[in-house]
Amino acid sequence: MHRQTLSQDALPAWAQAHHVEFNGISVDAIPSKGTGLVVTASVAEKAPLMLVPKDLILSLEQVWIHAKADRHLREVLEAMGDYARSSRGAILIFLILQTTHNAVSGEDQPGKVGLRNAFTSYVQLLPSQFPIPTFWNAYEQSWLTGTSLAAALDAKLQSLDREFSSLRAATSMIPWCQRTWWHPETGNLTFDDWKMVDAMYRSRALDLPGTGHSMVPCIDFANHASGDATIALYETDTDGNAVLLLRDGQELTPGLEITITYGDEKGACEMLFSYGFLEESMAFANELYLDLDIPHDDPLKIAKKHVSKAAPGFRLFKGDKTVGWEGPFVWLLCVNEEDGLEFKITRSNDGERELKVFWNESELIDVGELESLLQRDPRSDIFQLRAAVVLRDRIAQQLSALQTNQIEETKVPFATEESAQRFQAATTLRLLEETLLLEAHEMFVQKINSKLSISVVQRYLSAASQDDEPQPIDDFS
Ligand SMILES: C[S@@+](CC[C@H](N)C(=O)[O-])C[C@H]1O[C@@H](n2cnc3c(N)ncnc32)[C@H](O)[C@@H]1O
Repeated sequence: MHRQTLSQDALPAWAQAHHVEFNGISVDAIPSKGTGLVVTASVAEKAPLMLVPKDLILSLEQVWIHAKADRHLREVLEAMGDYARSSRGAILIFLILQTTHNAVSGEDQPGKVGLRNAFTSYVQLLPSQFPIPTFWNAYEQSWLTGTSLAAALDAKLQSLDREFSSLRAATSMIPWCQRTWWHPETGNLTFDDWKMVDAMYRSRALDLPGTGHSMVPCIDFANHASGDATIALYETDTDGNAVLLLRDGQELTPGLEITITYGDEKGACEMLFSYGFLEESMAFANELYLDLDIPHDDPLKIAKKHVSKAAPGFRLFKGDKTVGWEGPFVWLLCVNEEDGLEFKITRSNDGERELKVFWNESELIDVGELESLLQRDPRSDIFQLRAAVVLRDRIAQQLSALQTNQIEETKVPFATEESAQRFQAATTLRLLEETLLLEAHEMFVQKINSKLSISVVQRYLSAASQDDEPQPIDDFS
């Protein structure tokens, strides 16, 4: 679908027409960041730098309000069921309707889709390109091999594909959707259009206090800066409008860029994934998620997978001084039948078969409780040793993937300036993740050594070594 864009020079007129108040700031081009907000004049103390009327805040609720009057929007929302009851789902559908309205408004088109509203032209004012990795070409995506972003990107592309297929399946019986989106001759909605609305949402949505995940026009032109460099914050005023406020301790000087934070705690992977850039000042990866699988020789593999509600993996993060980790799934990998883990199939009152989990013969209603039960168990050191071995091995595997897939700048110039920036971002991500992984690896090696010196662990190991089939020290899992 041809996405019609407008020059961002038209943004001030759009803002004025929709009663967005700019107070001493305006939009301007910012080198290597696209457009941003810049101080142009002095501002009365404590006055908001920007005020966006509440009916311009695009939230789940606002989408459904639009749907009351807009039949086309309503039909798609209803066809998509629960998906359209989440902020992201409803907003993506709303954005694709705006894009469709713009694309089929030409004279040769058979009929308009949706009702025009403030957002119909707003989406045309958004950038024509998004730097996030779902839009990188295959060569650029290969620079991420070995980073945690490679798996995240793969999973994202697959889930976008599934969403696009369910949009097709749910709406192909709606006559205008069939004609405008799906028909081999007259329809022209593509997977790229779906990626585009996902990119608009992901790189521009805010978690607005009191409203939740939403898109706030004009405030979404604020670029990111973390820590003390953050100049402003967004809030909801007592009337429900979104406001941009100067942070305490910051001063306004003409030419200063007004930045907000997209989340100082976000890891390098998430920043590049959601926003397509890494701040130059980023010295740590902050956090990193690695997936885990239950080994094939685990006799309880299928049952464990079935009952686990936790994501199959773990998160490493940089604490104050050391590296921390969390991941309830890891504990399921560390115990088996001989430790006291048991699965039983029972029948509920309505005759349904249910798989139940037991630890030391007591039912575990929530498998997430396993972690605290293992901490309190007299064999806690053994379980912690097993967890440390699992984590150390997975980290070693990731480090090896990162180090054996080094990327090198070629002599051939980059095809575009954007591609050169992507290479730089991928290189920085690799370095930051390698540093965190090396530190985490060292930490788990030390933890394993310290657990091996504990008497209960030594007794366990010597008992294990007297078994018919002794286990190698590291192979507890
Ligand atoms: C919410 S939008 C901000 C407005 C955006 N610059 C524009 O032109 O529309 C987020 C996008 O701005 C860019 N951006 C924000 N902060 C940045 C920064 N510190 N460095 C580089 N790019 C940044 C990234 O492309 C990001 O995906």
